Amino acid sequence: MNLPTKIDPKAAKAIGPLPAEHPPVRVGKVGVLLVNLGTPDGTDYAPMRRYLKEFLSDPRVIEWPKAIWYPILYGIVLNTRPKKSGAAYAEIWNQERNESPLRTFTRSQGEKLGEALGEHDHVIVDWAMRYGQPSIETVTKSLMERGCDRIVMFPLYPQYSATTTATVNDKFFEALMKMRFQPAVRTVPSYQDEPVYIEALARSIEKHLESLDFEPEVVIASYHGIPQSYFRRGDPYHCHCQKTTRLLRERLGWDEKKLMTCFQSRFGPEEWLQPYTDKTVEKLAREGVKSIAVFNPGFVSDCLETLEEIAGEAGEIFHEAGGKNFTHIPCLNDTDEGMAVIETLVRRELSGWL
Ligand SMILES: C=CC1=C(C)c2cc3[nH]c(cc4nc(cc5[nH]c(cc1n2)c(C)c5CCC(=O)O)C(CCC(=O)O)=C4C)c(C)c3C=C
Ligand SMILES: [Fe+2]
Ligand SMILES: [Fe+2]
Repeated sequence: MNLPTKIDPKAAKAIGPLPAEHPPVRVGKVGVLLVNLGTPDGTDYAPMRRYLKEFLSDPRVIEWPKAIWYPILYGIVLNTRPKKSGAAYAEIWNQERNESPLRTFTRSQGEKLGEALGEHDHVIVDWAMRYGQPSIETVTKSLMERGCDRIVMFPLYPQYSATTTATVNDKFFEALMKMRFQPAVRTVPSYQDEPVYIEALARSIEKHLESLDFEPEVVIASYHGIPQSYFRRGDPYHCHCQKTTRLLRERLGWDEKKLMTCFQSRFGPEEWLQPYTDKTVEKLAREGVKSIAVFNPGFVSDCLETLEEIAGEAGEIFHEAGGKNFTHIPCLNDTDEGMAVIETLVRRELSGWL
């Protein structure tokens, strides 16, 4: 028999003896692949440029015709933005591991999910990034080399957008397109209204607010924006964000004045989904609101956009405009609440494969 040592014994039995010259048969395991957006390998010009080039060349992210976009991308954006974004990443970099917080949290989520599913020794959990390393293709191949002939792929975005969920799916299927022997696959759908997710967010908000010595008059659910034109062309992201906030309001017993929906992280000259978080924070302070809290339900892990743009910049804007108390509520990250969401959805998608 020429079977790899780690093959599932049940699968080995089903296959039966193979001739010595037979190529290795690696089957019997189930892979779970967590995928987040991605992140640069370092904050210097070269890694930043490499990351931004891959990200901003994605036609799912920038829908402008290449003939218009590429001269701007190569002529302006990739000359100026690496330095600016690198400085922002440097402020939040995990120095101990020399990596971004997004990578640290994604790795930890993968490890904790692996432990949670530990009773199933035929399940292998791994993680990858849409842009940068480790790539979806590398990790998918590695799962297959480890015997996975079935893979559940989980794009780590609660609300669906073509700019995030769809491009992760594209990249995953692009990797499969190159394979002779493809695994059976399932992709985890968006979960903007899943009770386990709403409950996890509500508890993390409640816990955080209990730890404060002030009570926010307004709480902002700040989601990453997308251009309005994408919404008009049918991207359901805006509706998904609104639904998450509405369900949270119902769960927390808050009205629309207490819990607002805003959109952050604009890029380029187009109009993006509104109201904008930075403008809202400033307006609230100018109107006399003294205490606010901001959280980021659309981000599975804290990252540049939550730590630097919200915890840092938005806080400064609020204080400069006359606000007194500003607090950023961390993302679910690898907390028990956050892992309960990931584990519940993965177990559901694994049904029949466990
Ligand atoms: C047109 C550009 C962009 C769209 C559309 C977009 C959508 C989008 N992004 C996220 C989540 C994240 N984005 C992050 C960083 C980031 N986003 C853009 C541009 C668009 N995003 C850029 C250029 C960058 C890089 C940083 C910068 O130069 O400003 C991150 C953080 C990654 C990290 O390493 O920390 C996340 C997460 C969502 C959810 C989304 C649409 C729904
Ligand atoms: Fe983004
Ligand atoms: Fe809508």
